[in-house]
Parts: sequence; C-alpha cells; structure tokens
Amino acid sequence: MEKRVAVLPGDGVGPEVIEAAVKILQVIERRFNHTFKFTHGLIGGSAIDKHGNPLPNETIALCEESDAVLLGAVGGPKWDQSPSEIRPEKGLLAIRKHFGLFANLRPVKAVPSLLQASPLKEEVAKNVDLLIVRELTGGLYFGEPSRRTENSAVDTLVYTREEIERIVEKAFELARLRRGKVASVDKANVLQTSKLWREVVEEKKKGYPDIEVEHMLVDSTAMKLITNPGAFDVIVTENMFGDILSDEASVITGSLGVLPSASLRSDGFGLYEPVHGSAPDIAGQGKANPAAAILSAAMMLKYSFGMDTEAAVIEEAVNAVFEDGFFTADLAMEGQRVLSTKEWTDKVVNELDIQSVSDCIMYTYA
Ligand SMILES: NC(=O)c1ccc[n+]([C@@H]2O[C@H](COP(=O)([O-])OP(=O)(O)OC[C@H]3O[C@@H](n4cnc5c(N)ncnc54)[C@H](O)[C@@H]3O)[C@@H](O)[C@H]2O)c1
Ligand SMILES: CC(C)[C@H](C(=O)O)[C@@H](O)C(=O)O
Ligand SMILES: [Mg+2]
Repeated sequence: MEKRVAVLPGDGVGPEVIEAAVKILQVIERRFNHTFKFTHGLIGGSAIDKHGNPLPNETIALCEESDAVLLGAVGGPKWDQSPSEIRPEKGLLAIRKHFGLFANLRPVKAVPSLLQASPLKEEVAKNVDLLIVRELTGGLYFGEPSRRTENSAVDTLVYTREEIERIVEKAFELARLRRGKVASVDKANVLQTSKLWREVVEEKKKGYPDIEVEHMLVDSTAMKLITNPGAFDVIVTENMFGDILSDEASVITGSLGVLPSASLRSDGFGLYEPVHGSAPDIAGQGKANPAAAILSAAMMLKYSFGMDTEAAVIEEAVNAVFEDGFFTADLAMEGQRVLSTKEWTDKVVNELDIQSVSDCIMYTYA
C-alpha cells in the first residue's frame, strides 16, 4: 500500500520522538512492502519562529494532501509570554478544529514489566486496559467569548447536542469492540453542559442495549482511576476532563512517555500524537521515551490505514523490549541501565528484525 504521511515534529522532545516513530515506520515499510511518503511540516513554536503563525497555511495544505498526520508535541518556555493568539498550543487546537478531529482515543494499558515504575500497588495496576474517548473540538477550549481584561477573565463552556451525540456514539461503537462497558464522565451536579451530556447518553444508550452504561462525576472518577483502574473499560468525556484524566491515567502505566493517542473524524482521516507534551525539562538530551510516539504511529496504521497486523507487530515489539528490561530514564529503576531515545528505538528496530526472521523460519517450516 502507498500512503502519504504529514510529519509535524513540533517543539521540545517532539522532533526526538517523531524521528524514532518514523524509523519504526520505515522498518514496517520494508517488512510489509508498503510505501510511506513522509513530508515534514512546521507547527507550534517552530512555526511561530519561521512564519509568525503556529499553524501556517503550508502546514494545513500539506495535511490536506496527506492520508494521515503524525505529530510530536508543541510548546515550551520560549513562547510562554507570547500573546495568546500566537502561542504554540493555538496551532494544535487549530489543526484539530480545522480537520474536525472530534474523537480523541487515548488507550491506557498496563504492561507488566513497567509496573516497577508505577506508584500504584501491582495488584491495583496490573491488568488495566482502558480507553479514554475524549471529545476534542468543543467545550472550554473553543467556546466564545474567551477574553481577558486586567482584573477579570472569561472562558465559555459550550456543547451542542450534535457534538455530544457523535462522540457518545463513537464511544459506544468502540465499547462494542472491547468489553462492552462505558463510563460517561461529567459534572452533572453543577454544569448545564453536563446535564445535556447525560441526557444524550441516556437517549443514545437505547440504541446499544448490549452496552453497560454508568454515569460518573469527574471528581470521584479521578479518585477511582487511581484506586480501582481495572474497573474501567471505555471512559467517554468532554474535552477538558479528558485532558486531565488521561495524564492522571498515565501514572498507572508508569510513565506519561508511553501513552499514545489518535484524533479522528468519521472518514478515517486522523492525527496521531503522544499524550505527553514537549517536556522542556528533558528536551535535547536524548532522554525522552519514544514509546508513546511509536505507539501513536501504530495507531495510525490501524485506524487510518487499516493495517491491523502491522500495528500489532509494533505493539508486540515495544512490549518485548520492555520485557527484556530495556528502559529510558523515566522508567528505569535504580541500578538498571538507562537507554537514550535512540538506543531504545534501536532495540525496537532489532526486535522487529528478529520477529521478521522468525516469521521466515515459520514460513519455511509451514
Ligand atoms: N500535545 C501536545 O503538543 C502537548 C501536550 C501537553 C503539553 N504540551 C505543552 O508542552 C509544554 C510542557 O508541558 P508540561 O511540562 O506540563 O507537560 P509534558 O507532558 O511536556 O511533561 C510532563 C512531565 O512528563 C515528562 N515527560 C513527558 N514526555 C515524556 C517522554 N516522552 N519521556 C519521558 N518523560 C516525559 C516531562 O519530562 C515532565 O516531567 C507546555 O508548553 C504544554 O502546553 C503540549
Ligand atoms: C497542549 C494542550 C493544548 C493539549 C490539550 O489540552 O489538548 C495537551 O495537553 C494534550 O493533552 O493534547
Ligand atoms: Mg494534555
């Protein structure tokens, strides 16, 4: 298969982890005889520096001509004092909105060999396999008015029925492919938008009698995510709650550096990026864990290109490298060897090569 991929490394550790993800995709190209045409573009702070705009028209045009987008991360202290319209994060929000990427999928899976780095007790964290379905183009991030005066500030939380319907349907459909349980998370004891959210979930669930639905308040969900994360299958929630809960959920897995994400619209086009940010504290030092970016690339293969086997092969290779005891600084325990971003990526490349040889042996003996 031939696919065009827009590559937007962004800022901070973005370019480091995206280089790793592209390297892995190139191994997949060779092994499965695909052609991925990678074209690089600017977003975030690096785009502000060159064009004075966090999402230049060239970048939008590049993404429009592509079959999927692979993004690193945006932001950093260099642009923290920029006026809000030309902050790096605006570029990220604008690309999500421009392409209508309303469904943000953030899977959280406990990998046994990583539990050493989780502050949760092993019996609490093990077997966690949940999916946060975060609404991505509405809510507080986009509501108008949004303004600031010297002594006051306004942000507006707005959701339409239609925006809630499409994300809730997406969550129900995804739950059908999993364990059939949806926790709809809101703040319906206070917010009007949450009351509408609950009403829509109640209506929609009539079309999905096979799905078990529970309404939960976001504050107690935040607690349960740490005390009993194994109880969750799919969590569907609005933009800001999903943002916060997903960083919280990363604690279960041992590091934010392993959480991937897919931002989708209905026709299969998608943007794929790690859940983490530009990590300015470790940027440029070869310390970043590239697993989240590599697993985001795997999600791209699965959700935009229908390459389920290739995606599974990447996931297996990543887990095998962890299983073999190879870690970057965020996951290594005292006394364990710490690998750099590049060294760890090369372990995954090796693992993919080993798998490939063992496939050949299997074919020979079949
Ligand atoms: N999708 C995005 O582009 C995105 C997401 C979140 C934050 N941001 C931006 O990133 C900047 C920094 O934000 P922050 O520090 O709050 O969050 P962050 O996610 O960048 O970092 C939080 C912590 O996690 C660590 N971390 C993150 N990614 C890691 C990786 N791959 N490997 C190892 N450790 C990793 C960092 O070192 C840091 O200690 C801000 O400008 C923020 O707006 C961007
Ligand atoms: C950088 C920021 C705008 C972004 C968000 O809040 O959506 C990030 O935290 C994320 O999780 O992708
Ligand atoms: Mg976030």
